[in-house]
Amino acid sequence: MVRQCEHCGERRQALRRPKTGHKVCRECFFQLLEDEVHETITQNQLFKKGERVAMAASGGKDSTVLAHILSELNTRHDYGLDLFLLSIDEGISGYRDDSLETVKRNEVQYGIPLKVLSYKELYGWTMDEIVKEIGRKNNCTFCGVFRRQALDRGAALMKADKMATGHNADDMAETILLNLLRGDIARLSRCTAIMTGEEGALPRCKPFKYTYEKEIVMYAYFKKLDYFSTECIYSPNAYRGYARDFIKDLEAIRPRAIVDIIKSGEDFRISSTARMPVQGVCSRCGYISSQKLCKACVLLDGLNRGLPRLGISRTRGIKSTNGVADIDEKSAVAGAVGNGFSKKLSLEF
Ligand SMILES: Nc1ncnc2c1ncn2[C@@H]1O[C@H](COP(=O)(O)OP(=O)(O)OP(=O)(O)O)[C@@H](O)[C@H]1O
Repeated sequence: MVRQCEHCGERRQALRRPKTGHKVCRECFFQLLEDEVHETITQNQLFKKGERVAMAASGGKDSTVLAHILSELNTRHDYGLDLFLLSIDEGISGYRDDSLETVKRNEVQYGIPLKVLSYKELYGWTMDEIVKEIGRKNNCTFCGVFRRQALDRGAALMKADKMATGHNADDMAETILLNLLRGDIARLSRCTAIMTGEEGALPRCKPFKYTYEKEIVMYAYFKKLDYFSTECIYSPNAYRGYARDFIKDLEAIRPRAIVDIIKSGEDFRISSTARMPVQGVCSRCGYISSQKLCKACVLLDGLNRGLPRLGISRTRGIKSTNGVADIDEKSAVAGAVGNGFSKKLSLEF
């Protein structure tokens, strides 16, 4: 017996929505998902008319679907946004070079301009070179810290007003859990924000905050979107991996678990006695930091001095709120002399 879509009651069911369990046809699935993202955008006032928005594009499923849906909604609901794609080339051969080819095709398919910026041009190092120094265990720390800053710098270069990333509901639930497990109260208190950095030069937003990863994958699959689906060739962040697996197990038993973790994170009240870091700026590069030097400068300094573990290991007896040891600034600057890093930063900012 042919079963009808539970939403329109006309077309035949094609799938069961992982988030709600509703059995719907493809067309209704596309419409429902797009409407939910539109609702997230409007209810949270993520964009203002006329804004220039950088869509952080890795070529993976999340950012490819984001680019697709955001450009559709921009036209459909007349958001009036000036959209462009921004990609960071971390320098991982056999992975990012292939996924960047996907983003280059997306540029043509969606008719949205693309800007690519590399770690090599920004920091003087590719991830392949960094992994040779640090090995496979801690390389994700370098990659994550450098990417965050690289995206900000790319968006600033392109005169963007805002950045949108493809972080989804699963990513957010994972992050909440991780911060809880690490006792990182400062991050726990801000990680559920749908928009961050509003006080700084470039706000970032997450239009997929409530969108389930499984639904993003289904959307990309049924729409036949061109995306790159291989995992990074370097070892994934093991601790996050455990949180990820745990969330997936919970979701299998009770799909609402993901939104409920997000809700719990949002409603968390942080005790007024908890020590919170004071946001300032890095004394070397000017990037936001709660330490004298930002984490990227500390990590880069370690690399350039042949001490790649410098920014990773906590220094005994020195308190740090972001996991970076508060190293002596003079020695850090001395170590950076000759690599052109400071000069480059002052030119680009
Ligand atoms: N190299 C990159 N260049 C530009 N944006 C990136 C890059 N890597 C990640 N991002 C942005 O950060 C978001 C989260 O990245 P993450 O590494 O968690 O990948 P993901 O969840 O697999 O997302 P995706 O499927 O888009 O790759 C991405 O959706 C994208 O918006």
